[in-house]
Amino acid sequence: MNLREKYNIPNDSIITIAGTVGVGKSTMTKALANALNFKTSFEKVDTNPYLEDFYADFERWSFHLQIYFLAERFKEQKKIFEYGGGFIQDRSIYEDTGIFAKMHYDNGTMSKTDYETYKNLFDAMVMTPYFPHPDLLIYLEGSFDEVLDRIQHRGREMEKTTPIAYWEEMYNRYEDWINNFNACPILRINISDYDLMKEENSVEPILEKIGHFIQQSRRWEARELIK
Ligand SMILES: Nc1ncnc2c1ncn2[C@@H]1O[C@H](COP(=O)(O)OP(=O)(O)O)[C@@H](O)[C@H]1O
Ligand SMILES: Nc1ncnc2c1ncn2[C@H]1C[C@H](O)[C@@H](COP(=O)(O)O)O1
Repeated sequence: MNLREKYNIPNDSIITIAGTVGVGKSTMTKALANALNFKTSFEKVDTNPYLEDFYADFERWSFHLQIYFLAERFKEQKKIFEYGGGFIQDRSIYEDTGIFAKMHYDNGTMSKTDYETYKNLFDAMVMTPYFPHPDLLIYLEGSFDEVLDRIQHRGREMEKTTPIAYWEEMYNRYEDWINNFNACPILRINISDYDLMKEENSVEPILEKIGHFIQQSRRWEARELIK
C-alpha cells in the first residue's frame, strides 16, 4: 500500500501551500508531491520577467507584477483542473490579492486605480462558482526570526537587500489574513513540528492530518449536496 492509500488521500485532491516568503512552501510542495506521487505547480521566480525590477522599484512595477502572477496562476489552475487534480500547489492565488496587492496599495506603492483594476479582474476570474477551489490549504507558520533566517540563508539577492520592515509587515499581515480566510478548508502547520531537511519521514504525520481533513470536508460537501 502506498502512502496516499495508507492515509486515505483521494488521488484527485488539490492541495495548496500558503505562507509568507521563505517559510518553506516550495520545500513542503516537493516533499508532499514526492510522498503522494502527485504533480507540482510552482510559482515562477527565476523566469519571472518583473520580479527583480519590482524589488528595485515597487511603485513602478507592482501592477505589472500582479497581472503577471495572476495570469500565471490562473493558467496553472486551468492545468490542474484539466488533469483532474492530484496536485500540490506552491502558494495559493488568494495570497496575491489578500497579501501582496493589498499591502502595496495600503503603502502607496500601487495606485488606487491600478488596485481597483486588478481587484476587479481578480474577482471576475477567481471569486466565482466556476473557479475550482482547493480541497485544502496548508498554512505554514513559524516565528518571524526563523522566517528571516530562511530568507537570508536561501540567498536570493533581491530579497536579502529588501528592508526587514517589509518582511515584518508581510508576516503580520499573513496572521490577520489566515484568521479571516474562508475560501476553502485550512490545515495550520508549525514549521518547528517537522524537519523535512533532516528526516524524510517527518512528512507522515502531515499526510495523516491531510487525509483526515480531506475526508471530513468531502463528507461535509456530500451532506450539503443532498440537503
Ligand atoms: N523544514 C525545513 N528546515 C530547515 N530549512 C528549511 C525547511 N524548509 C525549507 N527550508 C529552507 O528555507 C528556505 C526557504 O524555503 P522555501 O521552501 O524556498 O520557502 P518558500 O517557498 O516558502 O519561500 C530554503 O533555503 C530552504 O532550504
Ligand atoms: N503576488 C505577489 N506580489 C509580489 N511579490 C510576490 C507575489 N507572489 C510572490 N511574490 C514574490 C515573493 C518572493 O520574492 C517570490 C517567491 O515567493 P516565495 O514565497 O519565496 O515562493 O515572489
